[in-house]
Amino acid sequence: MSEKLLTLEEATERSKELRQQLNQYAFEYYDEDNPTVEDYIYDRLYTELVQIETTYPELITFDSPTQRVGGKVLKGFEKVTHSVQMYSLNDAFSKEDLLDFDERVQKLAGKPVSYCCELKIDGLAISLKYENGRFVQGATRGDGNVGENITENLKTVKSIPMVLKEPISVEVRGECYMSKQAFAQLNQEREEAGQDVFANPRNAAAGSLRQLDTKIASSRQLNTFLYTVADFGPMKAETQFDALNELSALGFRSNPKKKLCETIEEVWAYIEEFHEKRSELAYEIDGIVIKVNDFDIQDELGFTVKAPRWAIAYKFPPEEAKT
Ligand SMILES: NC(=O)c1cc2c(N)ncc(C(N)=O)c2s1
Repeated sequence: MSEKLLTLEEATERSKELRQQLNQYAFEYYDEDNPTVEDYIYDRLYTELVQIETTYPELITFDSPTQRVGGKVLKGFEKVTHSVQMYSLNDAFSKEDLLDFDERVQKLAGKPVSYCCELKIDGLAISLKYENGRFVQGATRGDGNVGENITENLKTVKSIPMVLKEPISVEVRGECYMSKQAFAQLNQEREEAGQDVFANPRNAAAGSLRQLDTKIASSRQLNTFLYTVADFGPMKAETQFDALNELSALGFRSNPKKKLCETIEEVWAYIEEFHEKRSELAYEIDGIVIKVNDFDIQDELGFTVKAPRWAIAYKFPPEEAKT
């Protein structure tokens, strides 16, 4: 639309069109890693929306893409008590540990079980709460029971939806991480500016989410993979594998390299596959998470004080430092 000043009615209509189009383009770019328009087209539409919102601030909405660039400087982070504990995982370091886990699970379940295997992302665990489809709170894991409220910083993470594809109330957990490319670029910029560099992408992601200036967090190219549903609301999934697909359908970014394994041998093959492929991934992983796929069996097996009996994290040895 031309530069002419729009009436409020025209501006209302046009800003709605622009928001829908820009949010769809952003979803394709940040969530699906599959942009369908050139950056300059996105930028031109974005600029038009900024002009309309500058003329008519009352048209700025919760899910406008202009609200994701940060700008608030917080005084601190409030504490958040998680409605459902963010558990930790028992670790496995060898095939023998894995076979022991499988034996325990099958004994407790009283039958062979299938496993959902997922890459263990080396980032910062986060919890995202939505009410009627709108993002209302984001928090760090903290000690598993009490974390920090980092909602404002998470609003600047482009792959986190501000509005879900369904107007439902859920709480989901996942990992916020920085890609290897974003990490290298950030450290190069910091080195050139005479600043300390981050030791690894995980520290860089954690440091970025702990920024009190949300504009800094917004500049750090953070990304997410969501993998756990804490409060299902009306979600129907009865298995972990289905829950991951439902998370994607709601608009979350979910890691595509998951695998449903019918035997522990299949699990071991998946572990060996990604131990080899680890260096080719765009992000760092520190292992594989193996979960009993069926939620009813997960409920039967329950938790120890610290961790679920129905999951284990197979940890890779640290990657050799690049010389
Ligand atoms: N501590 C935990 O429970 C988990 C930690 C992680 C992680 N860092 N990455 C991926 C998953 C996953 N796909 O389940 C989990 S689960």
